[in-house]
Amino acid sequence: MTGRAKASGGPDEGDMNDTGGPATGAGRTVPARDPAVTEPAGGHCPDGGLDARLVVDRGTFRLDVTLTAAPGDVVALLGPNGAGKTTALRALAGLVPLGDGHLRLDGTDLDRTPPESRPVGVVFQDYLLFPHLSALDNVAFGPRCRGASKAQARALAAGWLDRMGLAEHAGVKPRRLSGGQAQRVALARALATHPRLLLLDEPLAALDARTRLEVRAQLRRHLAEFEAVAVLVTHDPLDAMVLADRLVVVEHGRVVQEGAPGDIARRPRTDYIARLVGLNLYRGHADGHTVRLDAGPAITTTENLSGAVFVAFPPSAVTLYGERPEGASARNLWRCEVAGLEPHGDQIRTDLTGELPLAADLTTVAAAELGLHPGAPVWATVKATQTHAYLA
Ligand SMILES: Nc1ncnc2c1ncn2[C@@H]1O[C@H](COP(=O)(O)OP(=O)(O)OP(=O)(O)O)[C@@H](O)[C@H]1O
Repeated sequence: MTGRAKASGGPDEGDMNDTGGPATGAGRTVPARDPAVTEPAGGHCPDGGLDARLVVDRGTFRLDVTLTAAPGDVVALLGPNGAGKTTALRALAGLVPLGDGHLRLDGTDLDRTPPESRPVGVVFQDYLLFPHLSALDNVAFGPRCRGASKAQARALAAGWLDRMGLAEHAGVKPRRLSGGQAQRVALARALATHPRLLLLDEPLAALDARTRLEVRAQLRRHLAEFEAVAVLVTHDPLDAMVLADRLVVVEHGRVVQEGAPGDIARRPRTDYIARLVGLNLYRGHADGHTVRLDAGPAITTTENLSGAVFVAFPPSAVTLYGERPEGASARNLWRCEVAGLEPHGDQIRTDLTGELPLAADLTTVAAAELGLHPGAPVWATVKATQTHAYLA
């Protein structure tokens, strides 16, 4: 059986691993910078958990990512298309060799351990269940490969399906399962081998929005119970924030920021992350309450800082005027032009160019009253109290 690869999957797909599944391939961003760690990277445990530096060369692309996690940690690798997330996952699974670096799990070097002998479970993006096997036999497959008798493997599988709330679907073939059920069977299949490292590649991407909500909540529960290391790859910030204890953001093959989801959402350090969490983000130089931007005007902030900083504020903090507001001081008041408008929830997200490029959210009524249209001149203001400055 050949695993269906992601679009980025290369010709080096294996055929089968004993994690219970076929092996597979598994805007505007600022240039990669040195890794910025918003809090000490959790989980560096020489004897327990994951300790990896993954260096992989693929043509002109180089992945060089350090990942550490303690048992029980759920780490999300988050990043734009082509950042190297899947390559990192495949390197962890042993499906692509390391060019350099190391990979230790619970103190054991896995560099030279073939994929089928690694204590690693993988849940692939489209689950890759064996179509001719029942849900039960899909889950029993891994334990069977590891030497369990048919009866033992089936008993174990039945237990896992029960935990996943799928006992009554044990005899059903994958094509008769819903997307959410198939996801849980794939998870059960990966967990049935008691992996010390669980890898999930875009675990919710194959689901429709409604199913996704439910499955996300279930997956969160199962991950919370999982006592070893879980690494999931996603480009959905919500999945990452809900499922992971720690985010590792990868851009251009490098870690650009890592930390707790809340910290990253409050203090993004790249344009990509700022967009993900919906903030306007600028770099500049602070002198007291004034931040002179590297490219653009000054922003007045409440923080009193000095040196290189980031300044962030949400689009909802921006107020727009058709005319220069009377009596307004020059602080945080910029002359802009509407570049684009699009619905954003129950608001209108307005992209502005001009003195300061920014995104502003306003109600449909306000947008209509201002007669906003591409090319319309506007004045934008933000209160200092609505901005957040932090050291770069
Ligand atoms: N088999 C391959 N051979 C050569 N280059 C590859 C191969 N697979 C991936 N790449 C390149 O490696 C880089 C990283 O790809 P990768 O699939 O790891 O990124 P990703 O972050 O998972 O992206 P996406 O979110 O689109 O899946 C890309 O530039 C890609 O073109």
